[in-house]
Amino acid sequence: MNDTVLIAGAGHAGFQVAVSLRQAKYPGRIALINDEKHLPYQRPPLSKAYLKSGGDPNSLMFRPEKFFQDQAIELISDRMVSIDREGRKLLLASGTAIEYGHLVLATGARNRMLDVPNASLPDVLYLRTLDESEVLRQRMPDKKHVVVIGAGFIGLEFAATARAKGLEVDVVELAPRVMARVVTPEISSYFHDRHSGAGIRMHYGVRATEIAAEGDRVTGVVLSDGNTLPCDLVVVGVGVIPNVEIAAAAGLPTAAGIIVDQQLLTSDPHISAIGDCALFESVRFGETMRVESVQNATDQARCVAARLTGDAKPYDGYPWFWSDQGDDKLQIVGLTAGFDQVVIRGSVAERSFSAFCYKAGKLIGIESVNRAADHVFGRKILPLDKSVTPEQAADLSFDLKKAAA
Ligand SMILES: Cc1cc2nc3c(=O)[nH]c(=O)nc-3n(C[C@H](O)[C@H](O)[C@H](O)COP(=O)(O)OP(=O)(O)OC[C@H]3O[C@@H](n4cnc5c(N)ncnc54)[C@H](O)[C@@H]3O)c2cc1C
Repeated sequence: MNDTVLIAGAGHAGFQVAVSLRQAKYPGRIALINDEKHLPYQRPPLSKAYLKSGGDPNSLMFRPEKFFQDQAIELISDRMVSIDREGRKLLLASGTAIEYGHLVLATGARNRMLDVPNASLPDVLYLRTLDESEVLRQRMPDKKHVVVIGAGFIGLEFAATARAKGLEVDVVELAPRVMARVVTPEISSYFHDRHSGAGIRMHYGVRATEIAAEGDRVTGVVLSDGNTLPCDLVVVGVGVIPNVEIAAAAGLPTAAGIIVDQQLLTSDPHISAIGDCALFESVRFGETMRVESVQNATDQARCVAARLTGDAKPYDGYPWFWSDQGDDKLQIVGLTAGFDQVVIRGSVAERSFSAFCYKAGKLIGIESVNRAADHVFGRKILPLDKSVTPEQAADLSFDLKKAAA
């Protein structure tokens, strides 16, 4: 039997599955196919500390090269181009074919591109990879005015950094509020105020219809309401598209992700899919979902590594996420979509509060701003299906620590 585990994609998910396999004493060959020209690295700092302060790109790497050698994790600098499922082989761009016993697809997602006239000009930029973050860091000092398209996590993190660096910043968002898909109106309203207070101009309910330009030079963003926002740089953060095409071409079922079961297996028992590219059946929430977060990528990696080393269990990781915007830290635990009641604990004015989200009287998630203790509380009790009442949540004299013990 071939004991090679091939991992396609060396992001958070791919790296973790390799490490967890070795931690569980997996004896066979482990190879990570890495199509980026860097050692495997962390993405969150790309729109946060690294973008702001720079520094050594090596500080982003999960581990130095020696670690991979010591752990006998082969790093193959190449790109998967197709899967021969019958022959259990992966074909790489270099023309090499590698046989596998098990294949883990950890191909992540790519930027959704802006589809308007002039969107391919050199100063229309994106922020997903280390190379893209580098380009932005290098360009920002020469720029005066940036228009950010999309008020999601990445757009807002970038906007806050650009403003702190002295650029004029406009943010354009189709929805009526920031981070509308993922946070409650209370949190959107706080971040709207914070970003506006820092001098960022927020524009809601409008879309970019064209990049205005003179030759190759960006001069503005034309909006659906007829206005043009002048700028010399455009940063696009309008979401991502999961990388499913190679899986689909190999006949694996895909939809808004590579379809996997509760144990993260595709329809082929020799192929798993994890992280941003996987559309999984959640045992915990009883629905099919795709989650874009470090927690999801790494916990799914651990789940697959456990299965491959004899400890098969359904994936039941509990979702949590964070975002640093200016001086504010937002931390989210649980899935807060579908809430019907929001209770605020703490003080919005003092910039330390949490939105406890309830659905039919049950606590389903907590969104915390500069209030790590509430987040930690949520990470303890929510996975255990425990709750506190809305009255207890609102009452600062109610001891959450004790309630979690
Ligand atoms: C700027 C930024 C900030 C973020 N901040 C946060 C945060 O604060 N908190 C949080 O929880 N999450 C954050 N995220 C999301 C988080 O980084 C992702 O959810 C996570 O990286 C997903 O890991 P992954 O391994 O599934 O995918 P990825 O990290 O996207 O890795 C996939 C890898 O596979 C490679 N690949 C694709 N196709 C192939 C192929 N055919 N052959 C070989 N390799 C291939 C890709 O190039 C990539 O290197 C952020 C993301 C970005 C971009």
